[in-house]
Amino acid sequence: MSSVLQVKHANKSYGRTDAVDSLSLELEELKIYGLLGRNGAGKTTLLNMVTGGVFPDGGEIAVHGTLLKKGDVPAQICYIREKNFYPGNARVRDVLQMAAAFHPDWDAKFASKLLGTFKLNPRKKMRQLSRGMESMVGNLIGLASRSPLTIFDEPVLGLDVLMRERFYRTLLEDYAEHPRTVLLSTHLIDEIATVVEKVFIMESGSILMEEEVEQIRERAHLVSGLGAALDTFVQGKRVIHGERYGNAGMAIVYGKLTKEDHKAAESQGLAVEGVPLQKFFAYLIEEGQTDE
Ligand SMILES: Nc1ncnc2c1ncn2[C@@H]1O[C@H](COP(=O)(O)OP(=O)(O)OP(=O)(O)O)[C@@H](O)[C@H]1O
Repeated sequence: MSSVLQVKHANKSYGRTDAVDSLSLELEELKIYGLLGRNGAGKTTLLNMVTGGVFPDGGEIAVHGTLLKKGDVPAQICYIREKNFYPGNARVRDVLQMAAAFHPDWDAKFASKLLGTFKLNPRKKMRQLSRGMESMVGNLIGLASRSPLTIFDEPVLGLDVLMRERFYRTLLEDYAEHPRTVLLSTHLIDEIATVVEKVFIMESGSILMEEEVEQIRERAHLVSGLGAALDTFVQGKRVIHGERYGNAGMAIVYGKLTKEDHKAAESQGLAVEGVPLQKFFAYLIEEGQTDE
């Protein structure tokens, strides 16, 4: 698989804040990725760097193998920002026309179809739109651009559940027919868990974990029972988080559990369950912070 985007030890500081701190990541062709992190983790700074809006203080960024130089705006990327800067007086159809001019693979027929799917009135002015409708205009542009790399920053902001589902479903349907690389940046892992293959979890400017969603599901366990039995069980295992209540407790353990592990847990009266992804994500970030 060839690489669409390669970031090597990129840095960006604002005063004393290291917004992005020696961060490396690679996106391959034809995959859907998630970029997860809490507010202030550095996601937007990273996305601004890879799309040419902010130049890194150090490190390298390559798009389709070509190193980004200062001032370069890679044409093969469609970046849908969390806050867009469309002129308020422009109508939806004008904004789509502008987007068509920017994106060489723009599909006008598909864009027209999506106006209906996303219930957008092309004659409406941008400033007359609700926050959710504004997000949908951005999402429509991201999809119709058919860009080799499409980046959505918080694409479902302000959308109701139905519209969120409609966006993700449309994305998956279109991806099946026109595979390309997509990066979804959000702080809600559950929302994208069924859509993305792999996630990058970001905290304090760095990548805390890079993992296939399926692997996380298989490897994240919540083990609970008596404290003494728990202590023995977790020895030599990666414990993401632990809590004690009297002589009982729980631990979030990350890693493959063998048949023997399961037998040992059962014999000690320990319960082993899966962990909801959003919870795992929160625990992992907490651990990342205490490690600093
Ligand atoms: N232009 C700037 N000037 C000063 N500090 C900045 C600037 N841009 C970002 N920062 C700081 O860098 C850090 C990372 O911010 P960034 O916006 O990249 O995070 P984020 O993960 O996108 O957060 P959110 O989810 O809230 O958008 C924060 O501490 C932020 O305050």
